[in-house]
Amino acid sequence: MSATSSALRPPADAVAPVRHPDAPAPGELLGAHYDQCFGCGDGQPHGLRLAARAGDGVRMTAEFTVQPAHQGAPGLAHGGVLASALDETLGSLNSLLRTIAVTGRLETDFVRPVPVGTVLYLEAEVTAVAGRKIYSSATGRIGGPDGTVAVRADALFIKVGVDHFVGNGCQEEIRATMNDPDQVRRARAFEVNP
Ligand SMILES: CCCCCCCCCCCCCC(=O)SCCNC(=O)CCNC(=O)[C@H](O)C(C)(C)COP(=O)(O)OP(=O)(O)OC[C@H]1O[C@@H](n2cnc3c(N)ncnc32)[C@H](O)[C@@H]1OP(=O)(O)O
Repeated sequence: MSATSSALRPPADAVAPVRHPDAPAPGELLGAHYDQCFGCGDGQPHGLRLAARAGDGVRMTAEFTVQPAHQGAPGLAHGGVLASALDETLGSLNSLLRTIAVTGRLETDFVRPVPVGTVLYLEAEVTAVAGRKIYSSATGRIGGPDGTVAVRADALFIKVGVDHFVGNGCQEEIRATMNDPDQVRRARAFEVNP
């Protein structure tokens, strides 16, 4: 059962999302936006290492394999880890809009338990945009696109500027990311839709 709260229902003046012309092509793997990101970075030994791939429209798919380090109950994924996977996948959608945004609200339904060793297959899409507010939804299935739905989420992301990270995060790391010679990763972390 799911009942999305009113905060996640787009207002009457919301518009359909528009894929940016320079968004990664459908089928393209995104790669990590930051090596130390718990969701997608390779530098986190117990991270999700979630691999997101651009879909068509303003959609994304992603996969991650549940590891022993992700357990809550013996042999089963921790709910917070599953919420992180949904959050990361939903966050990756913003690169299709070429916008930087952070999660303001995330509502999650845990529908089925997810055993260690499962490949969780996630699909996410932006459903509406209203000013700085980006509305999106995601589903996680066990094993693949036709698998049983295990988790789903609705979210509200809020567009922010680079100053959000410079003012609140680790300045040295942010400077290093901005100077990253890997242009694709640099763009993913900091590209802002003018
Ligand atoms: C170095 C590498 C960098 C990497 C960069 C890529 C990062 C990717 C990371 C990916 C990792 C994965 C992703 C992650 O994990 S992102 C990490 C988790 N999220 C955060 O840390 C965000 C923390 N929150 C904030 O910083 C502020 O609260 C934000 C910026 C979100 C808003 O504060 P701000 O002062 O700017 O704006 P505002 O308060 O005027 O609100 C504006 C509008 O929004 C509405 N609203 C706000 N909140 C909520 C809510 N909870 N429910 C419903 N509505 C809400 C609000 O009513 C208003 O509406 P309206 O009055 O206009 O109608």
